[in-house]
Amino acid sequence: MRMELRPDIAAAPKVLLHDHLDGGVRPQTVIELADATGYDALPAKSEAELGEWFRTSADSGSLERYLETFAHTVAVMQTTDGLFRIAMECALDLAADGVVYAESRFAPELHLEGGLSLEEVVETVNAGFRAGEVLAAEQGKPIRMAALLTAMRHAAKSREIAELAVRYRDLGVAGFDIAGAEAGYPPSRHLDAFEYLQRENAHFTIHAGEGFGLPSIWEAIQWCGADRLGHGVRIVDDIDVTGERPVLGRLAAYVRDSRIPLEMCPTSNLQTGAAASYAEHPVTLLKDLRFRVTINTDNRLMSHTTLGAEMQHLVEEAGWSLADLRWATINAMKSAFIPFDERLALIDEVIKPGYHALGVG
Ligand SMILES: O=c1[nH]cnc2c1ncn2[C@H]1C[C@H](O)[C@@H](CO)O1
Ligand SMILES: [Zn+2]
Repeated sequence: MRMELRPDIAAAPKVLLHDHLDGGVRPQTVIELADATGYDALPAKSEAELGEWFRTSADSGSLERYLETFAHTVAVMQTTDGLFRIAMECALDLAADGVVYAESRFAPELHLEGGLSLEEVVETVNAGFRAGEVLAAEQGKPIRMAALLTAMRHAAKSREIAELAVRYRDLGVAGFDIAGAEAGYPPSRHLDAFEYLQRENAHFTIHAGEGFGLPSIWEAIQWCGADRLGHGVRIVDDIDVTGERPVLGRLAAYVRDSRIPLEMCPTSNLQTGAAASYAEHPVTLLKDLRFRVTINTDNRLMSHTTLGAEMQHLVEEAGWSLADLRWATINAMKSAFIPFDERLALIDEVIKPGYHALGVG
């Protein structure tokens, strides 16, 4: 059972910047698509067992082992039927959680085994998002979905995927990302892709400071020019908390001064060992120090979570208030990769009124 949400947290308008499409598939959908496509390597047969298998297998304390579980979702995301359905259900599930704007990321290069082209993968996922938006609006839960294209950091396709993201920039793709195991694969390996994106005035985020520490964050920002940090949680290694007041090192100060958004994913970090508990998760120190913190789900299937649940953990276990959630939500909307005027409209017309109705702001 997913966490029972407080009515105010459930109703709060939410913004999600870091959510993997292949990490948020419904277990029942994995089972049905595996049946339909003849994929016979699923580790469990029932919805409940499979959901539990993902959660416990991802609970390994290591990013590398966490990532192994994706083989079973990616396996059923090789056809247009599978990709369309999963993208549509993603929009519906997020809308049901109160998310009003989401950037959903996926790696097109992982979805070519059934013969689809990179373009077909992107267009199918986008079509699924559009269908999900229509259904969600009909259900009184409007949501705007944007796609981020991810390149895998151990592979050599980043330049090609960056070019794909630029080609689809006005067709539903808002930006670019790199993901995968961090140790041994520094972001500077993909400098070519990032320099290309910068020349094209395109936006990108980089998974950094999750499975590896400060050097990865430093490279992502100072070599690669990342607009945002995927996780970035280990920036706390550059904050000295032993004295009376926290003291920021040069890199932490740069991240805070430059208002670089941190895409924090608390439950995911507990599973991969990047943090010990919700109460001790660095997100609260970083909030108190006014870093540009955002709250995210990362992989709803593997972490058995929702954005509402991530927020509620912080409220119940780390002393966050509803006003803090409003602040993080506005931070997230300000940090989105869609145009400024569209971000502002969502802040002024949806997020602020939504919180106002809850008696906050
Ligand atoms: O938290 C993560 N860190 C690094 N890589 C990740 C994380 N969550 C998912 N991925 C990988 C596995 C997926 O197959 C890929 C594209 O979504 O991104
Ligand atoms: Zn991630």
